[in-house]
Amino acid sequence: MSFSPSISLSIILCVCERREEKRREETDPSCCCACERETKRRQTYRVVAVRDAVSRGIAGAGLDVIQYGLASTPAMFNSTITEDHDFLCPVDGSIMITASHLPYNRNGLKFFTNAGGLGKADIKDILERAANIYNNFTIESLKDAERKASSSVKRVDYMGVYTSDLVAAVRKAAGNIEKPLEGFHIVVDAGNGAGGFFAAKVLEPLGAITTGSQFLEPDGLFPNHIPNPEDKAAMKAITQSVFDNKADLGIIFDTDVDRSAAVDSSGRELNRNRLIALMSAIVLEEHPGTTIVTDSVTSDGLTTFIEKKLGGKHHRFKRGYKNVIDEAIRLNSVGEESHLAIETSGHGALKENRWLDDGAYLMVKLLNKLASARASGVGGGSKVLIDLVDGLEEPAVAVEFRLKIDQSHPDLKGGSFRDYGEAVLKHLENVTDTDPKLQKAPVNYEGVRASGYGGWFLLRLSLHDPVLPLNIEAPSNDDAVKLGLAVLAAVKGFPALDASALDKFVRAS
Ligand SMILES: O=P(O)(O)OC[C@H]1O[C@H](O)[C@H](O)[C@@H](O)[C@@H]1O
Repeated sequence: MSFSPSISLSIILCVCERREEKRREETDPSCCCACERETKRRQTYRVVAVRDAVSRGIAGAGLDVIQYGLASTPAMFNSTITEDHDFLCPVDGSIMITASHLPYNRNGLKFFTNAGGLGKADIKDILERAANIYNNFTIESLKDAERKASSSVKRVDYMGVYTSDLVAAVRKAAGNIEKPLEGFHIVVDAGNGAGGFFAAKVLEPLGAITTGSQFLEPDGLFPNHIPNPEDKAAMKAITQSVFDNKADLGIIFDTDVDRSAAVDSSGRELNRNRLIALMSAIVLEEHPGTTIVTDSVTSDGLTTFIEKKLGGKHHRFKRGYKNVIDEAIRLNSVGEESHLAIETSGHGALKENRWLDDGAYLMVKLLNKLASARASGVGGGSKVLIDLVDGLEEPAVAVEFRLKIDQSHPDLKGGSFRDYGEAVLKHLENVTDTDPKLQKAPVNYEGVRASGYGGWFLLRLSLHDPVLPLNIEAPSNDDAVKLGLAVLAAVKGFPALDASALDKFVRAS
């Protein structure tokens, strides 16, 4: 029997999170229903065209292609490690077609092998090879690829396998009870992304009531809210649904389900620092003393909570889910035990889940807690979760400003926005060193973080954009303004940096 490596493919119609505003600007404000339908038709056409082109390319190279249809990004990685020959798993590689947080007309490919998602070096290699193939491309090679694709492409419902694994994990945690969530009312908000499966395929088989779940149908135009657990409108929507349905818990996903957050029955949001605190509490119960790796934007209160209340170690690293995951893996390799890498964005990965950042798996860990509490006779719905974050100090004020660098400004003097951003940061660092009211964070992996006026600020370069995000947390608005003024004074000599939002904030007070 001949063997050919197999690649699975999945598509998400479109994703756009932070850049949603830009997309809206690009869309004609007088757009009618017919325009919307046309936009949707084109968007669907685009992803299907990309999927078919990728399938042809892979089949043309002599590999088997399996199409999964709509799936989540973490499920795609999972298909490289799942042992299920009926579903043609494990596959040798998988490709997610998604626009991630970019506008819907900017779909891209995410590549996975059983070692995880490919990083920059591998992607560069793929692009160079692709350019080479493109240069030697002929009509005959296209016809050959089309012929091979038409005979080799298979379709598999992999999401069925993936969701049954999630269901099995919760049942196991509850002592192999078939319906450990019986009687719980849990609403899901998929924000019209790909996470709608969680209600019918995970929660309902576990016995939960899911009525009132919303925006489960994929729609790349996101007609209700941006699927993003950091977005205020998104959190408001799931909170409202929890109230309207008198639910025990609300669960919200980002578009491709690698991020998530929750809301308890009293409307308390379990996202950002609170979700990290909750996950840390769960993980530190299982692995006392372990190191929790987080992104740079996490609060000082979180460090105190992890270290003083939970007895763990908080390693505040850089922004970026791949950065925190890779750092946790590195710590383990040098003998420092770490079981959780998590970002305020809602990306979170556990060692026990092969460091896969899976929003659905994070929520499974919360469900395990609910189910095992119920199994051991503890009532009170989602209170068991809120009790776990008891003692987390939270700032009265937490704000974020995204200060844009105008790349065409003459002050860049032909240099890159990164060089310009670094120059701003260097100057802020120097100013901070000479300000007796500010203390630079002794250990810091990106940007400039300083404490003062009872709070802190962090100015850093965005991972992707010509932007310097500024986070400020403080015990009062006055203190936040003082921190804001310190930053504003330092950046005012950089005319290509648009600090107007920060300026407005300090003036308003
Ligand atoms: O640096 P920023 O612009 O705030 O963006 C940072 C974020 O970029 C993407 O969305 C990544 O998926 C996140 O892991 C990361 O946190």
